[in-house]
Amino acid sequence: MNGKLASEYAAWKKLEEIHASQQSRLVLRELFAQDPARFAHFSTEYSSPSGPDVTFLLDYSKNLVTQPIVDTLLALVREAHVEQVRDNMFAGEHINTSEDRAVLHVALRNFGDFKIAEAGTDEVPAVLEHMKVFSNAVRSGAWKGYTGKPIDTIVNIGIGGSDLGPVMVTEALKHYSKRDLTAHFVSNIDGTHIAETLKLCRPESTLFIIASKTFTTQETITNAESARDWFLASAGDKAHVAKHFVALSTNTAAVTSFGIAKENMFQFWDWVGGRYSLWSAIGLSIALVIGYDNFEELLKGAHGMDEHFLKTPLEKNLPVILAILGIWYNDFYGAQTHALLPYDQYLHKFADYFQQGDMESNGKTVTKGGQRVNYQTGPILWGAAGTNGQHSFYQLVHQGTKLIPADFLAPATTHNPIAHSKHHRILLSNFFAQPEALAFGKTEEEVRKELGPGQSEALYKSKVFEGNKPSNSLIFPKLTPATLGALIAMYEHKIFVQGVVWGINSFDQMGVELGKVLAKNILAQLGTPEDVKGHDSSTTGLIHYYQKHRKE
Ligand SMILES: O=P(O)(O)OC[C@H]1O[C@@H](O)[C@H](O)[C@@H](O)[C@@H]1O
Repeated sequence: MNGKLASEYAAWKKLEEIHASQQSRLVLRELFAQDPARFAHFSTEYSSPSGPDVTFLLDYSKNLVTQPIVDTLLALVREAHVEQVRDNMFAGEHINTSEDRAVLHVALRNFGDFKIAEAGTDEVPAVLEHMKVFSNAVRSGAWKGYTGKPIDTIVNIGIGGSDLGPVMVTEALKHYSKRDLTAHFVSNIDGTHIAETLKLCRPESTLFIIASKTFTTQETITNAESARDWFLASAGDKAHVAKHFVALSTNTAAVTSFGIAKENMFQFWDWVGGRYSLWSAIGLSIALVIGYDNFEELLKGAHGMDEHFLKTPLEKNLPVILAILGIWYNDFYGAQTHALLPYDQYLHKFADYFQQGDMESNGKTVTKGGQRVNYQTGPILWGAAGTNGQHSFYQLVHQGTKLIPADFLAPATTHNPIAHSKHHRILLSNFFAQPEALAFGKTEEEVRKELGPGQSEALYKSKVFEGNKPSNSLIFPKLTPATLGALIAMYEHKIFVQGVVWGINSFDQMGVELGKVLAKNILAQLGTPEDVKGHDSSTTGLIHYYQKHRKE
């Protein structure tokens, strides 16, 4: 917005000074001991300003911050004009400057009255209606396949944003799913993915949803063509494709030339970024699996968070709070990664989803003004559902040499209270225990007291937990569609805030292009060793090895 590097802001320089002077002195044990009201000071409850009731608690007291640090981080947000850029985004300004596009996932769930000046935003209700009518028809059995049978299986063929959102949400909201409709998701170009999926399908009762914003993505189009070949091998007549293939895309010409009827195309617009598209027609598989009404609840939950983000003062603004804490560790503590750790099996794809959401958005080295940054931008995002992670990588989080800030998420109530909620109580005891262990650790003194005298020095040392590892805890009553919508939107806006502070364009993805171009060139050279030209010796050697050992 102002063409500055983040490191040029006065607040940034102040944070550097604070960090240099206070880093070793910020000890969570002491911070909690000094301030009995620390939890009250550094936690906030969200309550949806509109739409379905969504509430949750964000506790960020177990972070290496004091009020002056939080204030300075908020000053950084102000200095970077985050509020202005946010308002510009909501108004439809073309903040995706490299592609000259608006960024309007908020328009896809605008159940309020955001005034947005961008072509196509007025068409959103009609597309939602199309999705509603179609998903109701398929779910009720009114939509019939070519032999007159209802659809019992859907296969979403898409990749990246045209896959990860639908996969994550249909898993997260499985509790709401229609049990006699099986959903599969095919993304990888590896023929194994489509081949193994098709083994589970019957042509007469399977619906293929070809999900691609551009409708040119090599993986998706190749998989879609193979699915069509498989289907036609049974169905014979090309006219039957209309009953079994629909498309979700912005590219009408490519969809119709693939053979999908225009009325079976669900439209969206160039102002919907792939990784922000689950709210658009790309969410059709979600509507099919959980029903349109639940899909709309998801959207409304997200809209409530949009309103919160737009109207809440920065001090209480959840995406802003999460963003500044991330910046603090990423840029001043040198943390390389951020972990998302949901204690909810339904959210087992949450981190996978935000790998694209965060890393494709903020994995940039050049500012919007074309300057190379001299600070860290987006973190490596990773994670897994609890408690599984505890039995694999948590060792490193607790006792390794790296600082790994983490978000812990959990529902207070489970959808599956089996054994009188015994499982859930155990799950939540871990959800509470892990952040506590990370923050407060175990001192050598405590270890010696516990083990008693006579043990080796090495053993005493190996059982010490240094602690002081930061985390956020987020607890919500139950994982409903609206709650999930709000959580996703919250993280979307967190990514946005960080991108604005870093001065980068969070809405293009130039970094995925080079590999695509090189692969296209190589694909044309895979015939014989003589065809392999213009590569380094490593790439040439690898291709030659493949040519020698492949068997068709
Ligand atoms: O939906 P499309 O056009 O097939 O694109 C799929 C994915 O393609 C990738 O190349 C992009 O990096 C992603 O952002 C995108 O989601």
